[in-house]
Amino acid sequence: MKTKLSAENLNISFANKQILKNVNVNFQENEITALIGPSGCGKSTLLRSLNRMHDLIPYADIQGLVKLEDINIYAKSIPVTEIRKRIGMVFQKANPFPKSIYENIAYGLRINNLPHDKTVIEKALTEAFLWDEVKDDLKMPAHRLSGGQQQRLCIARAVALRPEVILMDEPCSALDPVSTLKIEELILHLKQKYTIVIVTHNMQQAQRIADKTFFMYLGEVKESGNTKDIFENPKHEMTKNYISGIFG
Ligand SMILES: Nc1ncnc2c1ncn2[C@@H]1O[C@H](COP(=O)(O)OP(=O)(O)OP(=O)(O)O)[C@@H](O)[C@H]1O
Repeated sequence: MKTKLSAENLNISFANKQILKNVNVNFQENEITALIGPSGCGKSTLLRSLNRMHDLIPYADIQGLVKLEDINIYAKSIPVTEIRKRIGMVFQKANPFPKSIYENIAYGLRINNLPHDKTVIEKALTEAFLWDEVKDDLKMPAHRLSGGQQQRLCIARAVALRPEVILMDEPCSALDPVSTLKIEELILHLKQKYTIVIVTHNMQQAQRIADKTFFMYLGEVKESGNTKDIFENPKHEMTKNYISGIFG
């Protein structure tokens, strides 16, 4: 097993309020890692720090290291665009561009100087389990797709850039159970090629798809390990209480 992405002694404050406290985590290649924990514990802050999403927040203070293999992603010499190409992100609410289905994929490829012919577009849509549903409507505005299809389009847009890591911030929270299961099936398929980190509030989802689960509380990673162990045999009382719904 190989560590693809890691955070070392990561401390993040927003306007002097400490949000992440000395976080040390490793994300293994071709695994799905779920970040769980009560609202406000810092899951999204950790996820977003993994591809420098806080760069434009003037009052954010980030100390420590985030490494993609052996590269410090915060090194001044590395353009953020390069990092975002290698570490893609999918958000809670599907956010397709106000463009056609085709252009949603082609646009990112074009601005990154990558080939963007129909074969490449088809490959990305196929990889995101969407091609069969949209192949006859590629010129249709993306916003006419269902919520689940829009989220798969956003995943297609991310994979089109051939990232190594995909970060997902509650990608199913706005979806119905059927669309959710389809995205979960897709995420399981994608882990063959990518390293995936997913924030989820859905304990069943973490158990269905994640190899590893990290439980966070008040800005710290309190417990981490194989998903099965975390759910069946948590070491900490707090983890046990959280996963059994005693607090959240
Ligand atoms: N851009 C920001 N500016 C200031 N404070 C922020 C910012 N982003 C997050 N925070 C604060 O950081 C803390 C952790 O938020 P975060 O969104 O990381 O938690 P979370 O565990 O993902 O929560 P949830 O499950 O509710 O989405 C919260 O107190 C939040 O208000």
